Amino acid sequence: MRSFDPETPSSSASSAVLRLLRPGPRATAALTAAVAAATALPLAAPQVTRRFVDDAIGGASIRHLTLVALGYLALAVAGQAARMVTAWLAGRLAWDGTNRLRERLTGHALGLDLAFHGRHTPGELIERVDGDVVAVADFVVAFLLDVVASVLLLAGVVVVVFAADWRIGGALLAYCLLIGYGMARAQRLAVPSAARSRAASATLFGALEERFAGAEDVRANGAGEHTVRRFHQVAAALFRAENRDARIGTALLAGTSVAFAAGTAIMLGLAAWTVEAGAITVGTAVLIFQYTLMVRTPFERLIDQIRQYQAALAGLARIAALLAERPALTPGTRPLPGGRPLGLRLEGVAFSYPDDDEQVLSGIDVTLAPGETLGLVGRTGSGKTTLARLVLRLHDPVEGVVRVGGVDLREADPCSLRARIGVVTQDVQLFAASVRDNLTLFRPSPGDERLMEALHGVGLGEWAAGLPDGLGTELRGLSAGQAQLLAFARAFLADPGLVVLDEASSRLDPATERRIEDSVARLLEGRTGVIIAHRLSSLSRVDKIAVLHRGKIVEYGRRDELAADPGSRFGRLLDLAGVGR
Ligand SMILES: Nc1ncnc2c1ncn2[C@@H]1O[C@H](COP(=O)(O)OP(=O)(O)OP(=O)(O)O)[C@@H](O)[C@H]1O
Repeated sequence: MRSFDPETPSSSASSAVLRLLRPGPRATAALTAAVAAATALPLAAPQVTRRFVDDAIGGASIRHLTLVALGYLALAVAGQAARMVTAWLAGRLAWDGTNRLRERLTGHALGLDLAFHGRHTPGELIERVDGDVVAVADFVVAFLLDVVASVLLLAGVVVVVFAADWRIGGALLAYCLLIGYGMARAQRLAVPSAARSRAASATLFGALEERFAGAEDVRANGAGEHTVRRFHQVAAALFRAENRDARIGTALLAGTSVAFAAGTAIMLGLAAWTVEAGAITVGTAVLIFQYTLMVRTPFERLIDQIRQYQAALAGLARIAALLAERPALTPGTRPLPGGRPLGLRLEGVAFSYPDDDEQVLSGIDVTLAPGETLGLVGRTGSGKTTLARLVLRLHDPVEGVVRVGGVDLREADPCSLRARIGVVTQDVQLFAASVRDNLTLFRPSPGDERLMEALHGVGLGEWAAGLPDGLGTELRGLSAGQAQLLAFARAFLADPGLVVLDEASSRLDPATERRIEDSVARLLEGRTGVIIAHRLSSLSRVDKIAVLHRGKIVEYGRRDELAADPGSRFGRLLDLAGVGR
């Protein structure tokens, strides 16, 4: 599996991602006002305290002091309210932006072809669409809330203290620079240890996902003990990494607290000395003390953001790399003819999978008139599924042409292609959703009457009638046979002109097998069909047979003629399987 290369995307690709997160002008104006209020109001509060202290020392009346105290309270409440509004606005904007980005990424990833999905696991794509998007969106919000607000607050504090006393202002500025430098250096220690802990956690989850996915095989092969031992090893590595990270975190916190306490003590000492010298009032000394205390939180937030920034930057690069992926198949614009069976022609088709030089198919020539059916036979790995994929245009041939209804699939409009070519695969994909959604694949139409008709048509009518909530019942626990019948019902509803059918190779009970055979017969009525048959008995109704061997058609002709020919491979296969010619 190839992972997204964060080096690949240009800075313009990254800024395109950020543009998706950018709020509209009204939201930006509201957020700017809220951030400004959330910064200015806490800055104003110590000014009121100074007034209170100085007026109290000067012998002001209780009424006056009460009014000043109430003013302080009002400022504090307004400051909290502004902070809440800022957090709420930023949270909303983050959700809007995250949803836009997720939608775009999901649509983009679904639009990429099978070659891309072969290179990237679903887990990796989920991590892009969820983990990375959240990391980036969180950082953008935190940047607005923490970085912008903290820098504004720090600058405001230094300016106000400068205005109160330039010497103490100068000392505060020097102290802030020193603390900033020290904390940034300390982060160099913390960031790699946090990264190691995240990597250990990813390994644990990766191992768990793999083992759970293979639980059946693990149990059947008695590999449980080994799996649990491996789990212990990975969990122990995570414990060690997290322990180390926690130790570094605690030490940093303790160091920071001591540094801030020392700074506050120095500021207090300076203020006391300046009061003694008569340069400032006691109220101003209290003001300086309060401002010194206010410096700590913005610093801590800023430092925290340095960590988030690195994760966000990596996430941003990976998202941009995913968005920069282009589908290898360029969509055409010609619609396939509608309303009747579609002829199929493969002319000199050859194919090899991307990143693999081996030719999986070569020299394939097949012609099906509208309404004819072709049975594809061949050993496992002979190229049957690959041929079916070319007919569905999940890949383009490297040589030759695939024509459906006379249209080269490279030129075909993808919507018309999906509507006119139906497929029933072996591995029917069922969703944890209602029976209705599983039939319509989440489209609003057709209505329930047609859905029930389709279910009856494939022999699932009785089953559907017994569902507790009818078609709204959540689908669960279908047998392989039932799942395949449901896929037939889907195909009937789509009413395609060409059907590609990959017959289930799993053993089915005779009753289900009969129903499937009936459904196949009905589905192929008046339609062109390509059947990958795993049971030769299912080929009794096809018009033509192609026997594939190592990617080449080694026998091709009308079924009756091949069955009647004593020397044909197909005839021999029928004899071997004990199926009458
Ligand atoms: N996604 C893929 N990437 C690379 N090689 C592939 C891929 N899918 C199939 N192949 C290779 O292509 C060859 C033909 O495989 P294909 O699945 O088409 O055979 P098949 O006849 O359908 O087999 P089966 O009956 O087991 O389904 C095999 O060698 C297989 O390993």
